[in-house]
Amino acid sequence: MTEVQLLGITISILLVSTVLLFIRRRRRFPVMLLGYSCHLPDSDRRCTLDLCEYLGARMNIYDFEALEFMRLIYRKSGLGEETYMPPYLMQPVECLSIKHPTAIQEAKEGLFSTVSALLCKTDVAPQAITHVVVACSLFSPSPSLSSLLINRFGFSESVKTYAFSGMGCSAGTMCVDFATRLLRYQPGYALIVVTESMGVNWYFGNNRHMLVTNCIFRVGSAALILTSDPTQRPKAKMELVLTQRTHHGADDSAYGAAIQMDDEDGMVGVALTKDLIRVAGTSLRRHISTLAPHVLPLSEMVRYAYRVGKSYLAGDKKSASLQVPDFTKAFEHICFHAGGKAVIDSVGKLMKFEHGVLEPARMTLHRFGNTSSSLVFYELAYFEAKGRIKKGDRVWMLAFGTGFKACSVVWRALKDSSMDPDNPWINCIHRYPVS
Ligand SMILES: CC(C)(COP(=O)(O)OP(=O)(O)OC[C@H]1O[C@@H](n2cnc3c(N)ncnc32)[C@H](O)[C@@H]1OP(=O)(O)O)[C@@H](O)C(=O)NCCC(=O)NCCSC(=O)CC(=O)O
Repeated sequence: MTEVQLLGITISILLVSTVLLFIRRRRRFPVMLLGYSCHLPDSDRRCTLDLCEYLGARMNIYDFEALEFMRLIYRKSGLGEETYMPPYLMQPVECLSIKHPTAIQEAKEGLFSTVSALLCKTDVAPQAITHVVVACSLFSPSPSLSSLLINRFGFSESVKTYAFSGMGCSAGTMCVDFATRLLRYQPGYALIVVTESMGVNWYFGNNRHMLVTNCIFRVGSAALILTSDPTQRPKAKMELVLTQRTHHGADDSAYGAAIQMDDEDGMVGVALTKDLIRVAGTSLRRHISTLAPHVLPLSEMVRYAYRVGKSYLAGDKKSASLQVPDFTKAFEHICFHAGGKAVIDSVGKLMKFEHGVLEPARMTLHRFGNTSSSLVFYELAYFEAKGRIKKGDRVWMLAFGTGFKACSVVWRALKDSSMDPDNPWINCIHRYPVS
């Protein structure tokens, strides 16, 4: 063989392997939801509204107006009699200065119970997990919550971990978007765990915006495993269709709509402004305008364009701007972030949804309160507990988060849903929906 021939063969081999490597790198693997688990705290953490009120009153730190205000909000909140309070608040009042250990305890309870149940029911060995993604907005200890999981479950040394904080209630859907980017080009298993730390962030002042937070947020966590391993397809519940994120924080009012800050007396809390409802509406309009072309059938796009055009031609610009496409034409089921009764009401109105569309959001708020980033998974569990999801159905998860952000995740069911043994609604679904 001549030198020229040898060089030719070498170059050809190099070229072919580069092309193969490129194809392999660019190959997009479908990402699937193998399973998920939502935390159901022990029954001794369950709180009636009266008990919630009492836990605040016994601290002897709130003035009369603040206590009356909290009573009013509890009654109007849409929360029921069975939400869960954090261990910090359930301990004797003289122990309230002990914060960090109870925050760790709260985190461990949510994280360990959901991850144990999930690994067990999906039959995934801890060693198979390639990525661990944890999000908790208001508690970011060191070592991180993802390290806490590694330490407890012994994932492999090559596992890549990520711990997010400050991402607000959209962190659950955001983590799905993030993990999908990790899994798309390389088969793997991402464990996502989302939680919130209620106890250590309890607000002890009299500022109404911060008291609203105390009244509506409750304990909850969710863990899920996403995989891009094609062999897992027969076991997977749903396939991810798309994710879509929008950030509206360039606008000052959107940035400050829900924000952690000091009150006038230096007490730290998360203030929920009354403007949040308007901000959520504006952000939602922008968000769905980016989502619509990817999900709506052409017929609905045409119908929408026709309605807008008709209003313009009639000289009614306001009516034109209030038109929204019918998203129920794109999705059979909607898990909308149940951030508060007023948020659900205003979204329902803006999207022109019939009452039943947001039933899972209202019922989840009633049963579990605002559990922050895990809420949409409790809603998914509601659909499953009711056996409503059928193979081929499309599910839309939409969550808002501080910042102000909106994040959508769209799934397609790979099988009919059924109630898992650890479904958090298992003991109460027969009582829902409540009016
Ligand atoms: C707080 C509510 C349950 C109150 O119910 P209603 O609206 O039916 O009651 P209402 O209008 O009569 O209000 C009762 C009293 O509360 C006051 N009030 C209402 N909202 C307030 C707020 N944000 N700050 C301070 N005060 C508030 C009203 O002025 C009124 O006081 P007065 O009687 O003196 O006039 C509701 O407004 C609600 O769900 N709000 C949305 C909560 C929210 O922001 N959720 C998003 C969380 S953030 C999130 O989920 C994302 C994230 O964290 O990342």
